[in-house]
Amino acid sequence: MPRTCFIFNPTAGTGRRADFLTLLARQFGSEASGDYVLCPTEGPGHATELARTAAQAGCRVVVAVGGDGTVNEVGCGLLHQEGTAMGIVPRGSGNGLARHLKVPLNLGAALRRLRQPAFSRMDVGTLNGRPFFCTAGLGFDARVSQQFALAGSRGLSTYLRVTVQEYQTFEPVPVVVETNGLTLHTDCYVLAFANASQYGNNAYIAPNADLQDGLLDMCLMDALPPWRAVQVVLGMALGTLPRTGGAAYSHTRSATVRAATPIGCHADGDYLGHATEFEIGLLPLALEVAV
Ligand SMILES: Nc1ncnc2c1ncn2[C@@H]1O[C@H](COP(=O)(O)OP(=O)(O)OP(=O)(O)O)[C@@H](O)[C@H]1O
Repeated sequence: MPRTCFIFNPTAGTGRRADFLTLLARQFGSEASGDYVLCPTEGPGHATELARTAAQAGCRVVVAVGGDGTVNEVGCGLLHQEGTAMGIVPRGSGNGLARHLKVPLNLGAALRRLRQPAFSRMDVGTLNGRPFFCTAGLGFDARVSQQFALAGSRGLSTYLRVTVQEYQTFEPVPVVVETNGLTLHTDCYVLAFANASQYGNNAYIAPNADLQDGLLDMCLMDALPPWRAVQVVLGMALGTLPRTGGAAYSHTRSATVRAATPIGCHADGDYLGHATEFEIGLLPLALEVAV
């Protein structure tokens, strides 16, 4: 098995497929050299299977070529596979984890870095047992993920259009949150659990989040009237949200959330469905990364 395996989601992001393949050949030569193997994904979930197979075959670095959805699938396949690290070539729409890890957004530069990467470990969050690497959440951000997946096109402009559209009708849901020995009765407009600092596109939901602190940054917005929505959007763009007063923060290793009515949830921007009970947890330093 070659040292490096590229798992390539051809549908991620808005870029052209040819760009990545040309740059890969420029940086790593031809696949026939045996230095790497290229595995295109054939549909949702396939990247997890490909990553696990590559790790079990002894591959040192498995690279997710795509956005946070591809990173999530590759990361899931690499959990509990000692000796294999995850690399990222950011080719998605938001690229939240890649941006947090300061992976170059230029594909050629990201590939060049992977020739001699630095290795480290990062925490992994779980939502009802499903791993997440960047952020997970309940409420409005999950609604946006759900509608974005149905929008028929990707990219920042589609994301912004869907966000504004869903803002017109979204209603918060009463929830009970148990964490850090406390019970909180509140409304949930957004309840985000951030392992990394941003959703993607430099939208910082938790600018102080640290991938190695053994904690998730929990961010609660109980309501989002228009004046506060402006405050939150600006705070996320500038990385100042914790100081604006638009959201309440705490750190947690685990939390239980019970909702009065079914509420949507997402992991790394992929809508997972609606439920009334949620268990949030953390696997400290469970994944090795190569960046
Ligand atoms: N061959 C394929 N055909 C259709 N969908 C695929 C294929 N391979 C992977 N997928 C799905 O594509 C989805 C979107 O991929 P990804 O999240 O990487 O890109 P993105 O949404 O453009 O980027 P970001 O999450 O950073 O905004 C993933 O959830 C994955 O399951």
